[in-house]
Amino acid sequence: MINLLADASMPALAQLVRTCQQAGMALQLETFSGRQPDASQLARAQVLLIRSITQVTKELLDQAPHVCWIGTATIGTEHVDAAACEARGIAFVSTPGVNAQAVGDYVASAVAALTLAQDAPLTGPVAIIGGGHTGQAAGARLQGLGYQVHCYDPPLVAQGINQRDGMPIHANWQQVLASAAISCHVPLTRSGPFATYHLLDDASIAQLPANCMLINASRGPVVAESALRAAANRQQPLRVVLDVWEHEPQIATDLLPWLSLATMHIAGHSMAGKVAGTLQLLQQLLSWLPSSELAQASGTAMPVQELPDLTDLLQAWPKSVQPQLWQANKAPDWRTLASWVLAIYDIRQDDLALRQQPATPAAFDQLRRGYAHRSELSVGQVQGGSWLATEEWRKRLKQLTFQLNKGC
Ligand SMILES: O=C(O)[C@H](O)[C@H](O)COP(=O)(O)O
Repeated sequence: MINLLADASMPALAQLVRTCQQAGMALQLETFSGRQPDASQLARAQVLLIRSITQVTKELLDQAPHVCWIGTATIGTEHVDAAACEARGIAFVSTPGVNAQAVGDYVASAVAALTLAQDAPLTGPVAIIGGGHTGQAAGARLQGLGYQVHCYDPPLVAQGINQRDGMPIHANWQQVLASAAISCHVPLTRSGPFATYHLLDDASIAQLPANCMLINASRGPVVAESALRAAANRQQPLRVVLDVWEHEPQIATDLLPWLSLATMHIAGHSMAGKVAGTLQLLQQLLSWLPSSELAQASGTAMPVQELPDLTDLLQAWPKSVQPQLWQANKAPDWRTLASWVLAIYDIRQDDLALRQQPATPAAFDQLRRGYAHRSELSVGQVQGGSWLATEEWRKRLKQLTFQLNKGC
């Protein structure tokens, strides 16, 4: 029997494990709530399935002598001491890109909400910091909303990559700081030539143009909270959106009144993204098992293909895929597009939920645990006149991930 120890809030995990059991695999699932599993659970575990809130340190590994495979259902991996895993022969996997669409939607919703609030679209180009999965998803949606987007990514430039999906890639930091909006999509790294810790520091933030929109849905320490505090104190006119915080689960309470939008690290929490994370982890586990020492204990190996696919799994959450249909006889202006985005995912509701809670670590975790995972923008369908047949609009709606309704 293989003992799986998993974070209790991974949607679809129980169904997926049941499918494996029904196919004859000797798997046993135990779950833990909260940030860290307890010592007795760790002592029994052979496989550990986690999210970003569980810190896998040497100390945790010391308590888990039988663990030989760890999977995190997240894009970020800085919560796992990968070197310590490697030193102990523990396989470690993550789920790159799995919630990128949700993060792209979050950024689109932030821009939609703040431009509508000022009744003015962005008046200059947008900088995406980091051209990976989430950066591309955010960049595409902003292009769909009609903005010019460029991407700062020195590691990609060093590899000779200067363009991705119509986004120029560059290594010019001053170009970032001159942008009308900036959205961060980098992993948190503290050393090396491209370290991202405090990438946005006091010196950079002080240079941002008036009314600049700064969005951080990557990792809290990429933007120095002390620099934001200094900007708030000098009443620098910025529109800052934070989904992630430097000292999670504690948020910067003193900054809340100054922040334009503040949420509880849920940018990636669409239902499709969360379920895809669980599915991808199970797929990776099943691919690894046959070559492992644990295989003996697993009984009949189950082909990965026998797992249900994402669409089947999502049927279990019908509320997450309610389509939205818009009819437009003429091409939508920026206000209409912004309202379509907000009709599917309205970031302002998450902002309100955070502000209504006491700003304690427990409340932050509770909000994340109880989050009603949302639909993605791809449930939006557009029906309209001849404008929809133009190449430009087909491209823009595709960038926003809206579907063209067959009736058009
Ligand atoms: O790294 C990621 O994938 C995201 O930050 C992820 O959305 C965090 O989600 P959680 O750990 O709460 O499941």
